[in-house]
Amino acid sequence: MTDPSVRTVILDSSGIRRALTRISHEILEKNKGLSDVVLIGIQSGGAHLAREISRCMEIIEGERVQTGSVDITLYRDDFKSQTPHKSVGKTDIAFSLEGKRVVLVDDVLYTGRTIRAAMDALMDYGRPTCIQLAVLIDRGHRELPIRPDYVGRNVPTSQKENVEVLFDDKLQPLEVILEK
Ligand SMILES: O=P(O)(O)OC[C@H]1O[C@H](OP(=O)(O)OP(=O)(O)O)[C@H](O)[C@@H]1O
Ligand SMILES: O=c1cc[nH]c(=O)[nH]1
Repeated sequence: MTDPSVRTVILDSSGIRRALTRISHEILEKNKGLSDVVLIGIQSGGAHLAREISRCMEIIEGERVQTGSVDITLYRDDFKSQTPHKSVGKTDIAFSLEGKRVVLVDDVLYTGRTIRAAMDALMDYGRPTCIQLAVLIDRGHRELPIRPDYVGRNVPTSQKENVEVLFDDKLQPLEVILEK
């Protein structure tokens, strides 16, 4: 008989909220405020987290930060080999990225391939001044030279494990789980 998989909660909703609040402060500190800063969340978990960070930054600064989302399906390096194709989701960036300080947001950073694809997708929207990366969880095992600027929690994992960020029906972050 195989072992039943073990599911551990690494962060609960309060822990996630605290991490996102800290990341919001760090983004504001590094960029000396929110002038020219825009947030782009990767569909789907990263997009929900980008909206949370945006709310947090508005509470801190009293101003709104422009926020959008990107779907990376068409930019995946394995897109042609995927059968059947994952359905293409929505990219929603209603402003130019020319001259902007873009903060890409994702829920989990693993090989780095999603971030490479997202950066490729963003290039259609103008030439940003810089792109920074915020992730809730960095689980290691990078296959590309990509490192995050803002991290909620570093979680050492084995490649057999799985880390997932769960959201409730209002798309509020609920918990982060590690499955062995
Ligand atoms: O660094 P990487 O190896 O690219 O992995 C990280 C990505 O993997 C997960 O997404 P997944 O592809 O499972 O799609 P999902 O967001 O629809 O769950 C996660 O949400 C990240 O976006
Ligand atoms: O481009 C990508 C993105 C995520 N995962 C991959 O294997 N390739």
